[in-house]
Amino acid sequence: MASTVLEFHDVSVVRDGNPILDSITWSVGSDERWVILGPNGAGKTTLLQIAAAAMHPTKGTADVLQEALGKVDVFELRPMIGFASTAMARKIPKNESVLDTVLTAAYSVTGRWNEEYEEIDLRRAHRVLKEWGLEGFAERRFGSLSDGEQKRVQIARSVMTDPELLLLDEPAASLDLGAREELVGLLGGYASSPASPAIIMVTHHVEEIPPGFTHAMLLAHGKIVTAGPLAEALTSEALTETFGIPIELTERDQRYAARAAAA
Ligand SMILES: Nc1ncnc2c1ncn2[C@@H]1O[C@H](COP(=O)(O)OP(=O)(O)OP(=O)(O)O)[C@@H](O)[C@H]1O
Repeated sequence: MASTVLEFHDVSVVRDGNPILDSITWSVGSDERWVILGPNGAGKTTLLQIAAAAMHPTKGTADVLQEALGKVDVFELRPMIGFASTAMARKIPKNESVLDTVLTAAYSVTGRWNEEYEEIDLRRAHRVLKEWGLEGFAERRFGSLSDGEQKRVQIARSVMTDPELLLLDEPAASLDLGAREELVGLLGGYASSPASPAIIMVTHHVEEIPPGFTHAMLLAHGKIVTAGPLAEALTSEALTETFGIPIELTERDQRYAARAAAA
């Protein structure tokens, strides 16, 4: 049965006297896959940081995996959360092998030192690499991979610990069309599996929303414009309000496209 993985009540984050997030009330179920869209500076990454138990709200309450931030030991919580972001990728040593890049997630480190890996972790790492289209890459150096391959390694690393919540911050940013489509296809397969964890993905482009995603939040100036099931929340009207220009949204076979509406 589905449980609640995130429960935010009236969450605000204030920096230098300015609200970066402003009274966010939001709930995410274990069987939901959310996309978060909004202009630059809307607060999307800040929202993910709270979901990752990496930041506390200035005001309001945030429960992550049914534990209240501020009352729980975040070091116990974080291994249950997978987080793939460019900031995380920067910490991966360029000369690390792809296998070690994924394996080290099981020990919450980046960069192999002297850990003795268990056979079970090795088997899981190889399975995860295969799932993300990376078989044959295990011995390659992370820094020698293309952008698209590196993005897939980051996601493989973030699911290595079998998390209950998977957070993806712009996983398709900077990818060429072929690499983007490959990633969207893999994410779509993953999102559609009932065995997968709850997923929250931040993106700038509706074209990057994988099939199988169920919910959307549109965020502007730290506030929710709309949030709910994809078909209700992701509309031309809501995108127009969020981005402040007339936008026309189209959908075909669970894939979306958006452009400025004709005057
Ligand atoms: N530590 C901080 N101190 C002051 N302002 C901050 C701090 N962290 C973030 N901000 C500001 O908060 C706002 C929201 O930032 P955030 O990175 O969450 O937005 P975003 O929606 O992810 O943006 P982008 O799409 O550009 O990545 C931005 O205006 C940013 O400059």
